[in-house]
Amino acid sequence: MIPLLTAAQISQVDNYTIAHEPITSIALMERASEAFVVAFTCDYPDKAKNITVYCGTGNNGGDGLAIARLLKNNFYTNVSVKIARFSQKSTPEFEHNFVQLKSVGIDFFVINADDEIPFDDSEIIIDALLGSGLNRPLSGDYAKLVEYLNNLHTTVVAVDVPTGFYTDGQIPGNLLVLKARQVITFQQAKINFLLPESAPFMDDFKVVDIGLDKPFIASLNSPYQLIEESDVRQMLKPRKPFSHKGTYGHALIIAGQPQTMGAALLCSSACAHTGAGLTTVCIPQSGLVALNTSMPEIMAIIRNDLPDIKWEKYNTIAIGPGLGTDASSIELLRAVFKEYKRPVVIDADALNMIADNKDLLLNIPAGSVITPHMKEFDRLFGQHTSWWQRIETVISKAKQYNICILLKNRYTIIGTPEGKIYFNPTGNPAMASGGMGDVLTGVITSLLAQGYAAREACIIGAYIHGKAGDELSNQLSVVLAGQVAKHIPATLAKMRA
Ligand SMILES: NC(=O)C1=CN([C@@H]2O[C@H](COP(=O)(O)OP(=O)(O)OC[C@H]3O[C@@H](n4cnc5c(N)ncnc54)[C@H](OP(=O)(O)O)[C@@H]3O)[C@@H](O)[C@H]2O)[C@H](O)CC1
Ligand SMILES: [K+]
Repeated sequence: MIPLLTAAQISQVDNYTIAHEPITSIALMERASEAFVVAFTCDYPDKAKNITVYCGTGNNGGDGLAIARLLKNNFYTNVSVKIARFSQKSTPEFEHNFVQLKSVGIDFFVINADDEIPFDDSEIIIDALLGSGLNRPLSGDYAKLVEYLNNLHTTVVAVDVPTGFYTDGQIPGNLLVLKARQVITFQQAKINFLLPESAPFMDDFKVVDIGLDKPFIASLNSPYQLIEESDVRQMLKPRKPFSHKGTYGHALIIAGQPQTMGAALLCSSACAHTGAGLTTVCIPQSGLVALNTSMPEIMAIIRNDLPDIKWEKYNTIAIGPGLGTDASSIELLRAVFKEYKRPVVIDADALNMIADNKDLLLNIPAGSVITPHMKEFDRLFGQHTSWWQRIETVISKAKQYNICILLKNRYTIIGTPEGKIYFNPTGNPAMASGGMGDVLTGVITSLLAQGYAAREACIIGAYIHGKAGDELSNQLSVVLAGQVAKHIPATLAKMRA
């Protein structure tokens, strides 16, 4: 896991590293700037391009000055610097690098407060105006400059953070940010890069290691963690010799209506493909032929008004995909909560029914998983005006109901009753199509049936679901849910190798 820190914590780690490595802050700035330049050179190899580095007078600006110098040393022949001296304040690291810049003879131009903004015809802009030190929205001269630069539509590469962007906490509406084509960020992704509000301000970000003290970072015990492949590999249990279908659990999936049978089929297919020993799906009679034709491995219980289910047979139950919200579905959901005391997976229409009958929240068995998308989440827990707010709700509700909440997103957010938030990095836009959530529910259900706890089932499930989609998208520009379900065994084989 990569612990994700707030700007205040990053500055704490910065100071700790300087004191304990030990390294001077100027040398740390040099190391950060070198790391930036290595990444930049890789993505922008044309050394004749006209590049302007815009620098503030804090440490982000100090980085910018060092980067300009290092680019020149790397034979970028057309680099110049514009310094926004909008305040009298500057850091010693900035001033040190200003002296260094002058000594290597790079063209620079100082823009003072209230000055007219100088004409810019550069092909690449490096944004080193403000970084993680931002503490208020842009206004005045900064706002004027950023608006001018945004209107140029030049390729912008931001140093650490796009100027004006909040790295953590609630992002104010109508925020003015210098829009970056790419952000080359230091040490770790900033938490807000993982939230949809970052999308208008950056196409992409890349993390470069600047050697901050990792044990100290770990000691801060951040609640926010980014999942890595190695975590999932460690969590995955091997399929043992002499094991049999009974070893890997029996999952029951209650899903589907005549018009939404696909949800039931996709969910149960994903469950079987993720390795549950047995999968039974509880569907209306009209789905039986489709099920037996497409997946003879899966057993069926015909769903009458209230089917006769031997609850104790199942290691877990999933309820919701394509289920509808009519009276008999609510009755069935209530029956699950009454009869079944082990962890379950609750998705789609089951979430909508709970949203309409909030008393049911208290009946969810401890250790269960709910898998809402944003709209389902807001229906359950009230309207939110930002994703940061949603994260706070995930933390409090996961604790309150003793469940894991998996909130679907580009970086799916998993909250646990212990107050941790895990971000899943896998998945891609080729997967943005119907049925994908049903498949994820099937994957997580399968993992619960196999004996994984809710936290592990969510982490492994979200990761391999996205990774299967990533692998398929290497060849395909659109990936369908059924393809992801069928590809899970190949992804699991790679992960277990
Ligand atoms: N650990 C690391 O990752 C390292 C990061 N480095 C770089 O340092 C910056 C952070 O530098 P810092 O000096 O803390 O802050 P900034 O350069 O971002 O900002 C400077 C000052 O600007 C003022 N400020 C804040 N918001 C605004 C605003 N909206 N408008 C105008 N001015 C603003 C604020 O000062 P005030 O006194 O005016 O409040 C800031 O202090 C980080 O992003 C990295 O690029 C190191 O180089 C290496 C290690
Ligand atoms: K910046």
